[in-house]
Amino acid sequence: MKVAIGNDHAGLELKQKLVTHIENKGHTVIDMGTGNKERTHSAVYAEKVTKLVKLKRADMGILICGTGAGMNICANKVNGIRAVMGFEPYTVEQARRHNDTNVLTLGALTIEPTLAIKLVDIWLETDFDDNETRRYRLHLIEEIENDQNENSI
Ligand SMILES: O=C(CO)[C@H](O)[C@H](O)[C@H](O)COP(=O)(O)O
Repeated sequence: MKVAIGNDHAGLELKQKLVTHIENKGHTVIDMGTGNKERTHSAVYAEKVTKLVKLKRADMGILICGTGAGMNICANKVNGIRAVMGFEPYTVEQARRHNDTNVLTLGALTIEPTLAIKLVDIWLETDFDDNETRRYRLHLIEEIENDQNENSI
């Protein structure tokens, strides 16, 4: 699997740990930065990673900032991106099974690296529960993205 990863300054150390771990699992990592501790902005890296996922040049994306919230807000602005904020195992598992999330956002200041690694493993290893109901729900999200449903209010 090709995994694109990005982070702001707060997420650098956790990103480095995750890159090593994900590569050791046999995946290819596309590291979109940042590669240093100079203060930067989550939106810059959220845009780079989500673009790779959207263009199918990466299968999945992982974004790390202080809380995971800034990255999550940015990622979910992009059409075709469904991002989950990872803070406990059940949520990230269901967010793959039920919502076919293609981006995971993590908070380097809010969870321990061991939990982050566990969440990444669960998220990468869980498949979408592909059936008519789940696909219909993804279709409803696309309608919101494209503002297609005039009967919704
Ligand atoms: O982007 C964020 C929140 O929306 C991140 O959590 C930042 O990493 C966090 O706000 C820290 O940023 P700062 O510039 O070091 O204050």
